[in-house]
Amino acid sequence: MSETSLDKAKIKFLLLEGIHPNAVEVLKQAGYTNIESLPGALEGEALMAKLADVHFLGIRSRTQLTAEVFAAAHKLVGVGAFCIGTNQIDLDAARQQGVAVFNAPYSNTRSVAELVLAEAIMLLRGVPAKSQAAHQGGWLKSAENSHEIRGKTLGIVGYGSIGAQLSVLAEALGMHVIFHDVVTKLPLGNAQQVPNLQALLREADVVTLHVPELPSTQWMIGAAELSAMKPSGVLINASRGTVVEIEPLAEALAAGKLLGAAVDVFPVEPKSNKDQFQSPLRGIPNVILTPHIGGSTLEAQANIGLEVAEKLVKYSDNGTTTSSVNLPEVALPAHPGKNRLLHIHRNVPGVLTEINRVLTQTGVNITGQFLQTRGDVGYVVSDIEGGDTAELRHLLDGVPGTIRSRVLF
Ligand SMILES: NC(=O)c1ccc[n+]([C@@H]2O[C@H](COP(=O)([O-])OP(=O)(O)OC[C@H]3O[C@@H](n4cnc5c(N)ncnc54)[C@H](O)[C@@H]3O)[C@@H](O)[C@H]2O)c1
Ligand SMILES: O=C(O)CC[C@@H](O)C(=O)O
Repeated sequence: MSETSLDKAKIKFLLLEGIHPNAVEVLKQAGYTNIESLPGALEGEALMAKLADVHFLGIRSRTQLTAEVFAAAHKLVGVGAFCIGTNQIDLDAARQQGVAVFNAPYSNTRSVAELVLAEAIMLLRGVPAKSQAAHQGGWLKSAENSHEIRGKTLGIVGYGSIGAQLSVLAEALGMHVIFHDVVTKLPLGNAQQVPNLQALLREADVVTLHVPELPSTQWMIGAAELSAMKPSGVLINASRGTVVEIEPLAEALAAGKLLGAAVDVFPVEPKSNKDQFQSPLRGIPNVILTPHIGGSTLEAQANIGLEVAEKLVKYSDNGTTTSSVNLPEVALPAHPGKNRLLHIHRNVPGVLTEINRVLTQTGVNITGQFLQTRGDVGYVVSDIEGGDTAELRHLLDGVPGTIRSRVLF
């Protein structure tokens, strides 16, 4: 698939799931005007039909971008996940089709960490049940099962961006922090890495999960793990809904084997705010249920809108893939007055030689070139002068292993 950079007015951006207006501002300031922004997610046939003329797509966590969706999206060049998680995207299928995917790996970490800390305090004070009773005219004034978080042990599972930031905030409130991670991590402050999940579950008063959705994290908290926790302990999950088995959690809470839980993410989440939320956790006292809003603060969404839109603009304008989550990372300084050739191909021997043979054959002078590979895909950016662009495009289509190429400027 080969194409020359289009007039910016013809490059179509589709933003789904209520992405912050900052994104539209960034795109407009960069000269893009063909932008459609929708409040909800799309799925199945509706999504594929809508993508027919879309070059850049923005989504959050609801829109499922499967291999089938990518196969149908012939014009798609780039995807922006306006969030941290990219588990809703088949990254491999995107790479095989030469579609670059970007996300915002840090912009909402603080929002999640703040919510988790607030929930830990609320749960250890039994606030959800007391508040609910007061709303119904009750008055549960009691210190029973109510504790300060000062001096308590916070067990963080997954000591990445969110886990590490939470660790610092929790210590400032006087908590003792332990964590479990599959990677050996430099502990911040006085936090301590424990040898395994079981040790963390045994010791922690508050267990909070901050792992990505992976085959290895699927259902990592089930009946056995819950029974390893202290009966006075609480569980918080603001990571992904596939990390905790909900039925055993509901049973443990209902049977008083755990003091409480806060859950922000669920194995099945409503597709929109109009859909009904179903969960066995509904109605259980001392359980905080939130609609996947860990990262949903105006501050975080505003920052994410800027960050991801800027990444899409850089990729569209000059082919920069810095911090892409699925393509080789390439950033070549702008070469004013030159054409730029972007070539994504199978990572097999001889492709670069063949591209350069084509360039030489068309009388092109290469003024800058950078190749990077990632797994089975390679990406080379070449700044060129001279030659006929239309002929070049035609010849590049014939280079064995070509996935997609574009000529910019
Ligand atoms: N609720 C929300 O709105 C919300 C907002 C932001 C992020 N998230 C979720 O939180 C997750 C964590 O975000 P992050 O930015 O801290 O991610 P991150 O990639 O920075 O950190 C994840 C950590 O988990 C560790 N890990 C991976 N597998 C593990 C395992 N089996 N056991 C223990 N540790 C393991 C990794 O080594 C890493 O240190 C995201 O992937 C996303 O799914 C949710
Ligand atoms: O905004 C969203 O839909 C997802 C938020 C969060 O889960 C993330 O991955 O950043």
